[in-house]
Amino acid sequence: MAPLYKRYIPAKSTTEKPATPVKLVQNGAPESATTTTENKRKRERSQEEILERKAKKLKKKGLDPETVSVEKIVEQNAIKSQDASLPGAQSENVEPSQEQRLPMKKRHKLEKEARKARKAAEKDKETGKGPAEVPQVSAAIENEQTIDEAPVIANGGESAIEAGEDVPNGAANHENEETEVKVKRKKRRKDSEGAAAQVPEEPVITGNADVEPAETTSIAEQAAEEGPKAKKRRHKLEHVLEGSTTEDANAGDDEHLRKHSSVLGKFQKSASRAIRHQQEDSFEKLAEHQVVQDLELPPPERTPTPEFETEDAALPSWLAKPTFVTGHNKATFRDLNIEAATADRLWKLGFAEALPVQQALVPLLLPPGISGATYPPGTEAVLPDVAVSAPTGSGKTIAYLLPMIEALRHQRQHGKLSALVVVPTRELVMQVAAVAESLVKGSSIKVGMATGTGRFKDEQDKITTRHAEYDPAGYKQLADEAKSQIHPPDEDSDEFESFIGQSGQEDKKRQQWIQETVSGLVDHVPKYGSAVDILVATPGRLLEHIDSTLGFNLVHLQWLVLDEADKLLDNQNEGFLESLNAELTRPRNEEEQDARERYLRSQAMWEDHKERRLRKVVLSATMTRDISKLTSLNLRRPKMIVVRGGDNNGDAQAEEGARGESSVKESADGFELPPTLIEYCVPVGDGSEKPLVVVELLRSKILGDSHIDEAKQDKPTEKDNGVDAGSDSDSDSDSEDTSSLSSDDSDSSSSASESEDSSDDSDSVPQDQDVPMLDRPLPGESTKPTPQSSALTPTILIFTSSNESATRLTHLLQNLQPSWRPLLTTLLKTNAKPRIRSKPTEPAIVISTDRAARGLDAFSNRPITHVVQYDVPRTLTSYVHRVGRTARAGREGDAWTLYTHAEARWFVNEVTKAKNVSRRTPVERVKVFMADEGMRERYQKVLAGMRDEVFGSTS
Ligand SMILES: Nc1ncnc2c1ncn2[C@@H]1O[C@H](COP(=O)(O)OP(=O)(O)OP(=O)(O)O)[C@@H](O)[C@H]1O
Repeated sequence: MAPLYKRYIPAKSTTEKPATPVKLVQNGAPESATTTTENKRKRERSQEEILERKAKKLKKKGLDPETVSVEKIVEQNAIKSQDASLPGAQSENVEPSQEQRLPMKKRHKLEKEARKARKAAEKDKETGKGPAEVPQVSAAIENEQTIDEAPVIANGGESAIEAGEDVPNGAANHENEETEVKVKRKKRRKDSEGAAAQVPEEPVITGNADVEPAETTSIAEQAAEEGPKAKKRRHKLEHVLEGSTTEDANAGDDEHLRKHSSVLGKFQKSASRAIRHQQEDSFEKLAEHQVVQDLELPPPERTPTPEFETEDAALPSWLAKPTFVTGHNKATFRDLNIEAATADRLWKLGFAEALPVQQALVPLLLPPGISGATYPPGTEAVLPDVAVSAPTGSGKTIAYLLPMIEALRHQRQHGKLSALVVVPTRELVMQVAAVAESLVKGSSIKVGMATGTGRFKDEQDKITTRHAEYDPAGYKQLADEAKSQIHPPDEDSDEFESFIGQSGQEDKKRQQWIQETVSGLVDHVPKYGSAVDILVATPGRLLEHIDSTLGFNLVHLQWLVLDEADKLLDNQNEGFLESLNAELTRPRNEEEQDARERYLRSQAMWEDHKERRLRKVVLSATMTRDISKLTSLNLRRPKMIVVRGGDNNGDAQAEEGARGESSVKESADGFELPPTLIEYCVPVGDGSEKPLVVVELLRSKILGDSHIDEAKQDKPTEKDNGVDAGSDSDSDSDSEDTSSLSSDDSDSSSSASESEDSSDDSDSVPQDQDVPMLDRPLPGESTKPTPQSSALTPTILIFTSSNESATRLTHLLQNLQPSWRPLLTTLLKTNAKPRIRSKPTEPAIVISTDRAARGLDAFSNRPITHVVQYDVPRTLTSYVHRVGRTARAGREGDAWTLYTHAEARWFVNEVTKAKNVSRRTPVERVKVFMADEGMRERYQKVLAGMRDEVFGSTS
């Protein structure tokens, strides 16, 4: 039996969907094949035809098609109002009724009542007592509805079962409704064109069997407003509903409910079973598909591994795209347009030509307004900080010192530290300070050093000044502070709290100042200043001065240079940058402000970021592009300059080019070795006879027999055999170094500045003075520095891996080759400074650790001609710096590396064949044998002596 009311389930799209033929449900009878065929046929009919047919049908039934349409619109609107998301929910002709806005709860209630009414009607029909209207309504429905083949969906099925009906689809019902509305619209259009239509006597509830009760109510009320016929029809319907409801309530329809719930349960079970089967099927299909793929299909084409994205992508543009500078163009300092006097000074020092790094950096760093500067006056605020990567021995020191000194020559801040150069080792401090002193000659600029070798107090006195100023008020304040520290205020007093607060954050320097004030002249306050304009320091000693040297501060700094920056930024110097930055950026206290600053501050016109312009320059031969490290430097508008040798186009480069590999010159990550460097490597087996190999190497390949004064060769003695193993050059050099250090240090910061006119001072420096000096020809002697020829007296630097290894090798060489004793120098951490022991005409052999690997240019004015790596370096970077101690500034130089079997693989892969190293010639492998059996015997004796020394004599 067909239900009276069914619920609409709106289709997804109601507006754009073409009119779909409506499914006719024949009183719950299953859809037949004939119906389906008829359906199809109906779908093929044009809308006009359908409309006409429907109008005719209605007329036959005596119904008014217009009324029917209006009712349908009302129904449709009621449905649409349920789903706000559906477009076109507004009715065209009919205002939404109250019922359309009924809350859901009420709708459900009504729906329930309708269901009951329907059941009662069914019951009545079975018993033959059914009201006459029901079949009439059903007939009307039958006449109006068409059949749809829409597939069954769970919702529709469910609602059909709930309603006790075998209705295939709720969604289809909605489509029926939609079609009806469309038919109605078209019909109305047709009517308005003048087509006459007879009004049927009875309104007909159209739509399918899924009409909701709520909508039914709405229809009834709406119909009452529409006209008497519709009203009549509604009354009948309401009567049916009321009657059914009452009867239903009386009947107590428990059995039906039980029956329906069991049907629903079955349906749910079968639905879930169907879903499960569907899933299993799809899994099986998927598995089958995979198996088939595995078995039958050829393996999928290998997707090419994406190109490894270089870190450039993550770098800021200044690092990713550095400025490359090549050494193709020769230029003199005069060509750089720097002041003539400066060019002359450089020429006198032997530097006529500006090296590539100097050509690039000097104009860039010269302050605006000075001749030769890249930036014009007024651009002070936008001057860039600079990071430089340039090969070893390329002249970086002068490249940064010259512009700095030129700037100070033009504008010097008296009594303030203007420039700070930080380098990793004390040897380098001395070397850089020596170059700076040679450049400041003729000016009052003062250069100081902070190395940590001498007494701290002495160093403090050298780099700061102190004088007492009459200042009773200041004196009283400081004296009061001192008093409160000695006699703290009463716990109950107001001052006690502030006293406690202050004592928690005691400023070491202030305490010292208070002490010096109260121990000095009454009503006088000590004032401090900087004794130097340029300070060259190691990071450790610098921090000590920041912490505890009165008058030492960095708040007036205009230049900050970090030479060997990658070394300074590595983990060993952790905390250095933080402390440095903190001091650089801290606000100046009143004592540190000058009159101008105080005035501008009082007028609120002081702009710290403009007034305190500090230029930072960071350099290295192996400059890091580690952005995290560079970020900590707080560089402003930074520029990266990468200097590559112009004529470094040797075989290795050509080979590299032929292989299609990118040249190191185009990469900021690669390293470049000096073009005049020749590299050799020497295999030493398992390393047990390494000392013998090094002796043979020095004798046959480097020194040659001619350098050894046979007459001086000591006969082996008991001591030489190891009995006096402790008396090595280390202890000797220690004592000598200490004496030479004090005299040198005292001179270092003042000599140049004191003798402003003595431009020839450099020539009077004795050859054996142990301050590292630049090679300087006499003025006028040559227009450019004489390159170090291979015929020069050999100065050999031997690298070992540790102090222990250096000491041991020194001892072995002294005993294996006693004639070399005067030539040997051991450079250890404990040594104050490198001082070679041999005479200028004699070869020099310096045995050192990696502390000599960075920056060292010469020993006692003697350029290093040979580097021997007795122990292999730990890293490629270390290799680059070690071998870079020779072949500097266009001089020739040889580097020899000894390696054992165990080290061979690393050395060959990471050093000799390293792709990121640019070298003029490939590394040459040389075999060195110790043929002298007598030497081997001696070696065994020396070793035995050393063993006895350690473990006690066994004989
Ligand atoms: N314009 C120049 N003409 C000739 N020689 C120069 C010139 N400038 C510097 N030199 C010399 O070049 C040598 C190397 O200079 P410097 O020590 O500055 O090299 P560097 O680039 O700092 O090397 P490293 O990276 O190893 O520290 C020094 O002996 C120096 O005297």
